[in-house]
Amino acid sequence: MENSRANSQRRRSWAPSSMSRTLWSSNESPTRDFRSNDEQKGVNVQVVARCRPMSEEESRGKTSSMISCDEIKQQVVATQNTGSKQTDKVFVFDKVFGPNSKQIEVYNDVVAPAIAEVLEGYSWTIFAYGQTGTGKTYTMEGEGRKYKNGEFHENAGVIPRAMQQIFDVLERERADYSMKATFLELYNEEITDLLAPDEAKRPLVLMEDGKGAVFVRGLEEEVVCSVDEICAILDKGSSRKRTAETLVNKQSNRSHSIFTITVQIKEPTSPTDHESEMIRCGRLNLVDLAGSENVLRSGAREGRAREAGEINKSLLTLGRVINALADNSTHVPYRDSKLTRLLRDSLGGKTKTCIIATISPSVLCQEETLSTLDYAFRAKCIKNRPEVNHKLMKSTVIKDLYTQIDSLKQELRVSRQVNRGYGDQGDRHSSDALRKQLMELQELYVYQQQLTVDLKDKLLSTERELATARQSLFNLEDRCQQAEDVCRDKETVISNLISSGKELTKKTLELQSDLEGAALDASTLFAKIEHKTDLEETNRQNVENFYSQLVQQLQELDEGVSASATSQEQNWKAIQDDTRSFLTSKAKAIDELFKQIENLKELHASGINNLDGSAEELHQKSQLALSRLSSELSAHSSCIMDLVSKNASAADAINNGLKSNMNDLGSRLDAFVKQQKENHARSHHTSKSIFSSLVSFFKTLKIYTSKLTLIEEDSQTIAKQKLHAFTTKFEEFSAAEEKLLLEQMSELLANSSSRKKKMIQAAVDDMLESASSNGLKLNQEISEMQGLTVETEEKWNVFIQTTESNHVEDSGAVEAGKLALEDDLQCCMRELSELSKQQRLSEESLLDEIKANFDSEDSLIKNETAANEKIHTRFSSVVASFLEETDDATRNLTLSAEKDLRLDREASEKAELLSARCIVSAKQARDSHSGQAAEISRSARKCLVDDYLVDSSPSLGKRNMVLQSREEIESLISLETPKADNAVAI
Ligand SMILES: Nc1ncnc2c1ncn2[C@@H]1O[C@H](COP(=O)(O)OP(=O)(O)OP(=O)(O)O)[C@@H](O)[C@H]1O
Repeated sequence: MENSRANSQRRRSWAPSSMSRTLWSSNESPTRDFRSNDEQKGVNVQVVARCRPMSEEESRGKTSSMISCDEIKQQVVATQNTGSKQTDKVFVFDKVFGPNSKQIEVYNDVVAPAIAEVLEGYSWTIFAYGQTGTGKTYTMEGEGRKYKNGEFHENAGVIPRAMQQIFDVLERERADYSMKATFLELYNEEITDLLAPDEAKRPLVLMEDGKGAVFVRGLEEEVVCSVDEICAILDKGSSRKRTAETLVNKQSNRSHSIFTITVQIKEPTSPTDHESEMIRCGRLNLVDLAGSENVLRSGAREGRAREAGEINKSLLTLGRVINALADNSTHVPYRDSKLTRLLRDSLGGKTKTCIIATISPSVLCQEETLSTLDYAFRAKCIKNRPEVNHKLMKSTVIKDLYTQIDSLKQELRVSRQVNRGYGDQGDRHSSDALRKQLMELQELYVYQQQLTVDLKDKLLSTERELATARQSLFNLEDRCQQAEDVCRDKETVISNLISSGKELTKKTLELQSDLEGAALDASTLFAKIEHKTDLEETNRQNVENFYSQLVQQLQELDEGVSASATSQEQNWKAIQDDTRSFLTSKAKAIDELFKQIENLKELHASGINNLDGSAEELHQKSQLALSRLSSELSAHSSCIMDLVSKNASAADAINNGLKSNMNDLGSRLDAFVKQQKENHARSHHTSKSIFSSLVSFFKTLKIYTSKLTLIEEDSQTIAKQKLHAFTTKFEEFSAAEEKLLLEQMSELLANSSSRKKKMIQAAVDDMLESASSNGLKLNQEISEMQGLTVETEEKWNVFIQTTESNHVEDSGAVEAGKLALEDDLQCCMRELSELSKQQRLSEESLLDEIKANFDSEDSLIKNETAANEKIHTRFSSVVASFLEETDDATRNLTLSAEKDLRLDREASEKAELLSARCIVSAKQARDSHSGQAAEISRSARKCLVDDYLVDSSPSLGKRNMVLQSREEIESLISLETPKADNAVAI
């Protein structure tokens, strides 16, 4: 214990006194020969992801998880559910810690290697970034400290463990070192010292030195000698952090905090060489950021919501810095927030950096988790160029310290003098007051300068924001215009499609009606054919009737003949039989005809069936094509409607976003302008009041001076007058005395009088001398004062002139900045127009594609139409051939029927004639004699047969049949002739 105290005292013997500033950017290193490869090439920011386990509430509510961590492949898979779709997003990091990871694992894998490098003299920043309640503070500080046996609680975070490692290494190496710690908080863009006593707690100013390094003026650096001391500091600072309970975290940090450890280690050299001793200086910044939060879900209201807004604003700037660095942008908006100004060296600077992105597995935090992962993933691309900083010679450090001591001494002297000055008396009062006022003025001037710088910064950042907002506005307007154009185009395309679809439907309907007409025609044709068949039937019946009548007449004839000539009965019977056979053959022929008609009917029916089939096929095909077309049309129209609605909704969203952005920007701008106006008015007012007070002061000073001069002149004249009066009085008195004592002491008195005169002269001279010296002194003081006043006046005039010129310069710079911004804006506009051209080109290509699609659809429709036409022509040819066939058949039928009818008529006429002849011959036979009758009958029979042979042979079959019957008849006749002859003979 003693030993360690001695050590620490020894350590502190060369340690610099507590400096009033902490640098966040490493200064130029005087010795650069130990640069490693990293320093030349640059190293990427390390990014690790840590997913916390489900909280008790989440487990109770059975919230599902959307995160899976693969600690082998080092990847985080985020599953997104959008409607019925499930998509996986994979993020690969340098290291991934799942929900079951332990604090010690995170420390060993991520922080321990960094600590080793800090002890080599590097600067390291480790910061936790993530949504509120995801475990940033848990990871950085943890819960629970050390056990009595020196072991850490398993939930202890990386900060206490890192401190332990640093002290362990330094003690093990018996190094000569000194260590300092600072702990600051950034709340609502205000920096406060978490280690300063409460009474000294005030906002600290972030400043830049000439080399661009950032430091916090007045931040306390506490020298620490043990882990316990650091833990105490950590506890003290943490308890002062601004926290509040939100819906997602019981103790949510409402501010960003940065805990910094600076360690200076003396490098071992030979014991005699004190001059060239080297000192390594490593720095470790451990940053616990406030959580990004969804104001609605965190339940932040009013003040808290504003707070959350500020937090989100600074994190947004951090995100923009990360994006700009990842994109290798030339402009990185570090200056837009104090957080990014503080972390400037850690993002793209000389400090090595590790980001621990903390996420929640809950599906309820999907949006924030994806945003954190996106930012962390982008941050991987940032390159830092680390340098071993502050490797200084001991002599340089000592020199530096001496300079500091000198400046401190000087400051002390001045303050003592000032203090003492208050105790001085007399005429120094006014000059002290003047000095005090001048100092106050100086302070005021410095404060105003700072205010101007801050205002300038704000103005610049606002102008930048304005420019980006304008740019995004232009972008959005352009996109909106494009979207509207696309919508319009698509609307025309849709209307064209719909009209073409209607046309198509009309045509299809026409085709259908044509088809139906054709089917109707076919059915009428069929009906006609049936009607024809009916006609045929009636014809047949007529013929049958006629034959039956004929048979009847023949029978009657027979009867008549039988009545006159019974001998002829047999012949008549034969004739009757012949006639019957003829009739049966005729009936057979008619049957044949009917069969043919039946066949024809069947042919017609099959033709009609074929026609029906092809019509059906055609109908089905056209229906199919129609349905396909209509489905395609509906798909197209739905697609286009979707696209249109999507575009419209996107345009709406963009418009809304734009409007809200514009509103936000407008209100912010208004607020800023108002604030700036107020600031200007305030500063103007202050300057005015200072000026007026100064002028009044100078006026009173002048009055006092003139009064003093008057008083002095008055006192001089009074003194002179008094002296003169005294001299004359004395002279008179002396003369009287002289007169009185002249006689008594003539000689003695003369001597005494001369002695007295001398004495009085000397006294007068002395008085005059002192009075003139007093006057001179007074004059001198007055002239000094006047000189001082004139000097101050001149200084004040110079100050006012410089302020005015500065103001003019600033305005000029602002104007120039504005012009440059406008140039940039125009440049952006040009780029934008280029972009819009590209977009238009892509739109045109899209349109071409759509056209091509429509062309293909056109060709499809054409094909369909061609197929329809083909079918139509086929159908018409089928119909025509069918009609032709039907016409032919009908014609043939009609012809044959007409012929039959004619023949029948002729036959009936001939039969009548024959019957008449028969009757006549029968009469003749009956009247005259049988020979003649036989002859007549033979000739009649022959005539009949011949007539039948000629008339009733429309076809070969029939002819053969008739021929056969003729032969039979002839044979019959030949058989009958002898009988008849016999009969005649008889
Ligand atoms: N990896 C982890 N394992 C176990 N518990 C955890 C883990 N990470 C976080 N927690 C728990 O989650 C709660 C919230 O954690 P913490 O306060 O560290 O979040 P935070 O990100 O710092 O939030 P905020 O930004 O609001 O300050 C704590 O109760 C903590 O114990």
